[in-house]
Amino acid sequence: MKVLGIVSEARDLNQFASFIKCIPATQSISKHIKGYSFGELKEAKLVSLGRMEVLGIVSEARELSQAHTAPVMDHSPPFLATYKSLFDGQQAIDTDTEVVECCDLPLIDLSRLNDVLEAAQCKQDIVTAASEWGFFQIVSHGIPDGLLARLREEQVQMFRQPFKQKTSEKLLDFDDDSYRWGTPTATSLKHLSWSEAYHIPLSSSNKPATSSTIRCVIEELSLAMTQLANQLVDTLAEGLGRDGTYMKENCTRNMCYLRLNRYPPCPIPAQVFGLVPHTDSDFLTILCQDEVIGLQLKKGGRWFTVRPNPNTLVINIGDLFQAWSNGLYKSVEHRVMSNPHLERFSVAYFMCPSNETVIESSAQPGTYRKFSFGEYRQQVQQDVRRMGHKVGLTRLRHHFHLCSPAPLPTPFFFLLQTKKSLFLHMAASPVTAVWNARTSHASFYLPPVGLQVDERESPTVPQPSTAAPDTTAFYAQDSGEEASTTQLAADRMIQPRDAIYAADDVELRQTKRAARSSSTIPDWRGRRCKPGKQLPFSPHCLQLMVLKQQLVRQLMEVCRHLYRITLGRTRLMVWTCRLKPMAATPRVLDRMLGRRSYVIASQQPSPARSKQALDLHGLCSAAQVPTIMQLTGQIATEIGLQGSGGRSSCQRPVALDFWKQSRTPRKELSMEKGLVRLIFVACIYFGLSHFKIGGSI
Ligand SMILES: O=C(O)CCC(=O)C(=O)O
Ligand SMILES: [Fe+2]
Repeated sequence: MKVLGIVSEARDLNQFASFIKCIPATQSISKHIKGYSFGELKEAKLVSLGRMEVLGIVSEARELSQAHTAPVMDHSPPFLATYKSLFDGQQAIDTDTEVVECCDLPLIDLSRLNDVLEAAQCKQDIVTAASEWGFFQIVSHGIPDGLLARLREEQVQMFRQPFKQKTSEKLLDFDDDSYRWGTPTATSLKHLSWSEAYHIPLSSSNKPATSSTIRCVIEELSLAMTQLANQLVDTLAEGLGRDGTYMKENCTRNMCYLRLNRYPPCPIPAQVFGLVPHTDSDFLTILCQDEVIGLQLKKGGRWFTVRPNPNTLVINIGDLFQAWSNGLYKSVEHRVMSNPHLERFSVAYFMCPSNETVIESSAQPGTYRKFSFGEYRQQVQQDVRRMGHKVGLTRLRHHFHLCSPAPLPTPFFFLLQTKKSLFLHMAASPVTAVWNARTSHASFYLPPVGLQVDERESPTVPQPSTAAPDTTAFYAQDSGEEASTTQLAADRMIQPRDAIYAADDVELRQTKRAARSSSTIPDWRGRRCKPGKQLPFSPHCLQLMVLKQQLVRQLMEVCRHLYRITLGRTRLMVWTCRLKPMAATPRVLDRMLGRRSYVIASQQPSPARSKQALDLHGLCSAAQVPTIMQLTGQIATEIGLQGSGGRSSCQRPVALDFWKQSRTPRKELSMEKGLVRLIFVACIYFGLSHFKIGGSI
């Protein structure tokens, strides 16, 4: 039996059965549910149906039963009458051509945090979900089901009051304007939210208690939510190598908000959203939604419908956390679709700081400038008034291309393959990149794949270039989304000619096959040459093929972050010394980099070397050394390396036996190890939150 694919709030078959009983036997429902008579529906109870199907029918049944039994009460806001002018000549919101898939959010069981063996992994899962999705769902969250159910009951009752009463009467002694509906600023249908809400500042929840149930429930819930939010914030801050105290101190319970949402059935769902696409302007949101489908989020440029999971709470990262984490945690755009048949309820708890709280990125220079919450809030309100929508964090981005010309050239990222290895480099030119690879290793090593580069062409030591940057290259979109190769190329975060050419296995195999079957292949100048002949070095050779799309994505993510910090005119060079004669001795580095680049990890801690490395560590702020050491040590342990790093009290340099790995026969270097190295670099980067990084070649 095919049903409409709508999930209702009916929790089980018993509830379903009671709905069915509500429908008078004479009622024909065929005009409501395509092709099914009431008789058939009744039988549906008896046949074994998938739960979704049953719930689908119930949804309809419930509406019918409500329509039939409840006196007509005008509790829904007069959307059609009020926004009438917006409907004339309006197109459907352009979502109907989109294929929106359903997704399950990463599910995290918070009880694992109390298990010694599981806690670290659980924290990591939270950090990963916040970085990759910006959304996740939690179970064992400590908020009693009964409390949530009581709140839902009260919420339904509040919204069931006649519309006039909702607009004219103050809700208990909460703020006057706590009731909202529609979108007062809407100038087009796509700005209109087909929903109503009570927006309740929790500062008012601890006013002299009344005996009202709703006040008691809100009071109780807000305490539990605050506790939960603090727990999550601690974990997320820890993931950034920071401490959650700042956030907890600034986001006290009375700064936070509770929002009770109701999405009434909407007769024109193709033309209007339940809640327009937005990001939340807070640090963190805890959402309790019912079983009616509607919430959607944007991931990788596509919208996904979040499958409701009645036993979980949904957590999403807000703008402030994205800024504070310098873009590591994503404040993801989301929206609620309106539903022609069903009403939907949700409750959101917004973790907000006081207006005076200053939000500063965890990395300096950060992607976003320093701002206060009050300032941000005002800007958002102003944008909504003027443009009908929020601009959000993009306003706070450093747009360096608008600043005075940079004295340094635009940095490039290179995936460079020598005969021996493949490296990710950031350098001023391909020549520099090759030179880096030959002398010391910037960044990290990847398993070699794709084209070969002839190293015979020996580049000279490059001089710092004074050329003005290509300003377009500084353009970076604040999508907060997963980076894709094309997106990055489109954003010009990487110059097209230096973009990494991503190919999946199939494409690579085809290229190789074509090369084998042809007697000649074109070199980078387009001249034919024998396959197997090493191609002369060229910028084209840098467009290497990388086997796994996934690897590329990770790589891009790292590039993106590396790129971001270059926006502040400083460059990050993550060096690991090889200590080969001409390579990374401090003297050579100084000469080469003009003391603008620092060694942050070195090789074995032989006494001489550790002295050297200590000196180099001395270039960063002393306070940062333990953090860096701790981070690199953690990673070292993860990779399974024996290093002396990781002891924060240790005054010795981080000693990752990093190069031992790259000397292992190439075949043994798995993709995973490549990934671990990527993560290694990313971690070093994130760990360097206050580290003044500099240097360019
Ligand atoms: O109702 C929902 O599922 C989402 C609500 C929401 O995004 C909000 O209130 O900011
Ligand atoms: Fe939201």
